[in-house]
Amino acid sequence: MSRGPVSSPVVWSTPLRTRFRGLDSRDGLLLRGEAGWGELSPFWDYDDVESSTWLRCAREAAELGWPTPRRATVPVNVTVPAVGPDRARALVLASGGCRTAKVKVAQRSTSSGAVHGPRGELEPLAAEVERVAAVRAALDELYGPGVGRIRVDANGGWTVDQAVTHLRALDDAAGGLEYAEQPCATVEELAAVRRRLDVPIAADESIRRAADPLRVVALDAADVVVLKVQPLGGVRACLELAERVGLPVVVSSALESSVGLAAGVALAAALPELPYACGLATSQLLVHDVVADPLLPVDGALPVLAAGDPRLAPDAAALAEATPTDQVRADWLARAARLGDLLAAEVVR
Ligand SMILES: O=C(O)CCC(=O)c1ccccc1C(=O)O
Ligand SMILES: [Mg+2]
Repeated sequence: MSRGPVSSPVVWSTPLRTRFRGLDSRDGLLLRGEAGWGELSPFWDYDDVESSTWLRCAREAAELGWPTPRRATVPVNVTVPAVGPDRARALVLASGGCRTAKVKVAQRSTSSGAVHGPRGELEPLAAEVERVAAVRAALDELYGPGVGRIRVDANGGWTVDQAVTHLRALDDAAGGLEYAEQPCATVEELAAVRRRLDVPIAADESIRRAADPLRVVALDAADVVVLKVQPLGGVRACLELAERVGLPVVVSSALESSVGLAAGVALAAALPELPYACGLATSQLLVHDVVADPLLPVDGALPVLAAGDPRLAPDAAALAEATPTDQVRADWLARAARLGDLLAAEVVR
C-alpha cells in the first residue's frame, strides 16, 4: 500500500452508512493548490452548468483559502436519515455530543431506503412521529428534558396541506420544533405554510437551486436560510449572499468528505452571527473519509481549520479504503476538465 504524500487530483469513493438522497455511495475529486485542498463533488444528476459553480468552491479553497474566522469551533447537528426509531436513537447517542438533531421527513421509499410501502410512496406520518419521538427521548436522556433541539428536513416533499398536518404532529412529538426545512418545493408554498403555522421555516433548495434566492425574502417565505458552500460557489459567495438575504444562516453540507466539509465550517466560522447549529456532521454518514482524522464533532462542535491545515490533507491509508473504480476515476477527471472549460469560457457567470 502506498504511503506518504498523495498528488492532486485525487478521486475518492465511499459507500454511505444509510441510503441518503437516493444514494448508496458518494464520490468526488480533490484538488490541491497554493492554499490547500479543495473538493469538487456535485451529485451526478447535476448537469455541467449547475456543477460548474461547485468547481468555484473547490478552487477558492485550493487557490485562495478562506476569510478570517470569527470563531474557533462551530456547533453542529446530528443528521438522522429516514430510519426506524432504534437507529435514530443510536445515531443521537453516538453523535459526539450534538445537542441539536436534524431529522429527515417526507422521504419517499425510493430515496430513503426506509421500508415503507411501494416505491415512491411517502413515509407514513406515524413512522415520522416515532422517529422524532425517539430522537426527543434520546436528547432528553443525554442533556436533560427539553435541552436538545430538533429540526426536520422534508426536502420539498409535501404539499401545503400535508406540511401543515405533518408539522403539527411532529411539532408535538418534538416538544416544539426548532424549524422545518423546505417543507414544500416552491417558495409560494413555503410562504403559505409559514402563514398557517407557528413553526419557523427554513429554505434550502429554494436558495441553492433557485434562479433568484432573494424571492424567499421578497415573499416572506422563511425565517432561516440554509447555505451550502459548494452549490453556491464558495465561502466568499455565500458571505455575500448571506448579507443580501439578511436572515439567520445555517450552513449545511452536501455530504462531502472532510475536505469539503471544512469549506462549510470556514463559512460558518466567518459569518457575523451563527445562532443555530450547522448541518456539517455528515462525515458520520460516510463509511470511509479521505483524511486520517475525519471532521467529526467533539462536544457537539467541529474545529475551524485553515484550507492548508495538514489535517485536511488526503491520507494515503484512508484513500486506500475510499478507492473508486477505474470508471469512476475516469468519469471525475473528464467531468472536472469539462467544468474547467466552462468556467474558462465564461459560459456560466
Ligand atoms: O444538513 C445536514 O445535517 C445534512 C445535509 C443534508 O441534509 C443534505 C445532504 C445532501 C443533500 C441535501 C441535504 C439537505 O439538507 O437537504
Ligand atoms: Mg435540506
